[in-house]
Amino acid sequence: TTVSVSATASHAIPTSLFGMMFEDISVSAHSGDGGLYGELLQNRAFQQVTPNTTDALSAWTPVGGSSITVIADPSPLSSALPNSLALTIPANSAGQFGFANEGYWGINVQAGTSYTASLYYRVASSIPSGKGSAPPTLTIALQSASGTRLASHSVSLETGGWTHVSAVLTPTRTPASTANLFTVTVSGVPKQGLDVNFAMLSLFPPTFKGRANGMRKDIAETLFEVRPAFFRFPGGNNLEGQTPATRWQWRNTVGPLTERPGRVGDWGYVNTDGLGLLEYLYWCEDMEMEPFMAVWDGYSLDGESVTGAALDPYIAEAIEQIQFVIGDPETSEPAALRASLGRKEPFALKYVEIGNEDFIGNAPGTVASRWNQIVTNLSTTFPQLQFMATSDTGSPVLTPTPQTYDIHVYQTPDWFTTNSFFYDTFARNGMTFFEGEYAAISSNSSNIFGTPDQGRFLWPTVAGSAGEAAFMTGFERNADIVFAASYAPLLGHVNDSQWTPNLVGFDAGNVFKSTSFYVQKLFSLNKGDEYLPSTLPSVNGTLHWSVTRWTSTSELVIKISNIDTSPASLTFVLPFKNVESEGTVQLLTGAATASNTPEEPDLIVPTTGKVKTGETFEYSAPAMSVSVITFGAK
Ligand SMILES: O=S(=O)(O)O[C@H]1C[C@H](O)[C@@H](O)[C@@H]1CO
Repeated sequence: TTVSVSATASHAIPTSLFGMMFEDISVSAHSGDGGLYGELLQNRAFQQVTPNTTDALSAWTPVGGSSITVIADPSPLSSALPNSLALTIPANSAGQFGFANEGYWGINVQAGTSYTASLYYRVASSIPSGKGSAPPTLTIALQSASGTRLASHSVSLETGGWTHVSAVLTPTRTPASTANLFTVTVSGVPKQGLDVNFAMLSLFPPTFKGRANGMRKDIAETLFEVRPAFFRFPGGNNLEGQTPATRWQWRNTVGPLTERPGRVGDWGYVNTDGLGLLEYLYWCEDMEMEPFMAVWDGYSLDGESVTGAALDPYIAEAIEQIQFVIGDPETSEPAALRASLGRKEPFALKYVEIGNEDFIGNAPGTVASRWNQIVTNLSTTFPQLQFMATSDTGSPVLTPTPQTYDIHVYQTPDWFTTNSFFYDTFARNGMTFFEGEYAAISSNSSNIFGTPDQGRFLWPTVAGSAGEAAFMTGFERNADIVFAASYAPLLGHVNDSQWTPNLVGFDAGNVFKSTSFYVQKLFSLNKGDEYLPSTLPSVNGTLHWSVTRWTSTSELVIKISNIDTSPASLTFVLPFKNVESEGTVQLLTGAATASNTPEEPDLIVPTTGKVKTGETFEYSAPAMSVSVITFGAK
């Protein structure tokens, strides 16, 4: 295959081209709670659970002969957190009593690392006072699987109302595994027994950039490696609610954690909402990403639409959500709330997404009227913002005409290769596109969303990642209208993700980089800033490429995806006189069905080598591979 490259760029490669989509997804141990969000305790505040049920106690177990129950506290810590864990110690008990939390499939404890433990307690029975009767002792500790105490902090119990305890625990040794426990125990119990209630318990490790209530460092640092340009949040399905009443509501996700009620998310589990709107916005700044923020648009997953006058309060809510992000504290209450939480200056915001997948079910029947009502209102209030539609492109017709559509696709590896020209035929009429969710998720074209034994991938595969790379060369060739793209979903806990594959897997102590993670990283770090047209790949071929250039350094970047089972020879013919004779090639290659897994996390990793380049040079793309060749050419 001979590839002639033009000297004249056809269009810029927008800096926003490669980013990340996020929502709290993957039941049991979630991509947010138990994943990216730093909190190490599961079910830390008994939010949205039914008191006096075993479910309400999930992740909590009694220690010693104690009995523990989640109750609707008669004098709750806050109206947002009505439940507490009641520890009942019977009369004439001796020894230690209490309870433990197992984290999310474990708690990662490292020697020398400082963990911030905190809780609220309320003594619900009398404690004899006077001489000779020392108050009981409350001990917060980290404990290894074998029962060794790794670090602890003790205080004397005080009677009265809710008392806050906070302590820094710094273990001196690293336990053998992550099967550790966070324990709360009471000793020195008076003869007549003792009842103590607990609420809003928390254990935080150091966070990314040291951000309070921030993100787990190892996951965050892994994502930072990609240098994503944007971050889409809070969903995805998890924005929509199963009903309008259970939609994601920004106000419930900001302010003190004791004021956040949490919410039953759209993936079947409770979201603490400790990762809330302000945390998302600080996260975007810490990661140098621009926020792509979604507002609820009147459609929930049960198929219910809210239209007409009934939609107005939700439009008002969306306006306040946006004001919280960019408003002036002097003139807007939500912005004043932001300032009161420590952030006076507005955040940068350009894109607001209207709903999610407004093409599902009967959304198409009402999306035109909802879009018109919402966007007419929002664009009047915020003329500087760009609104992204999530219905099918052009169907139904929306007014005002959307500036941008968010297109999603989950398909087979082959689909991505044969559809690399997906955007080439789109009209150039000023409309731009955000490929907000895409991933090769199954080998079964007749049942993409099936189970693993029906062809669904548990992990990204080399064939899937190379297919995605072919599709991504199409983003670059069409970057005059495709300004942003993100793989989805981003994160999944390896112990149990009901949605697979995910770009990055993790468990309590590890982060796993998939082959698709490496493709996202290769493209994101080697974008170039302008596209050089070249001989077009054959539409249904197995070989796809793109040529971009960094104008500042006159360095060319050639990305090649070869999904053939044999190597493909390409001859590049360049219109430049001063071409370096040697370039660098970053190569990701392996067996088509190979994946990085927890058992073999580094089975397929990119290698960096040298390649002969020149005005004309030949490169042999290995079978089933993604290559990124960079070299100077003036
Ligand atoms: O069940 S799906 O609609 O396929 O869910 C998909 C599409 C939705 O936007 C996102 O939340 C989810 C996985 O990334």
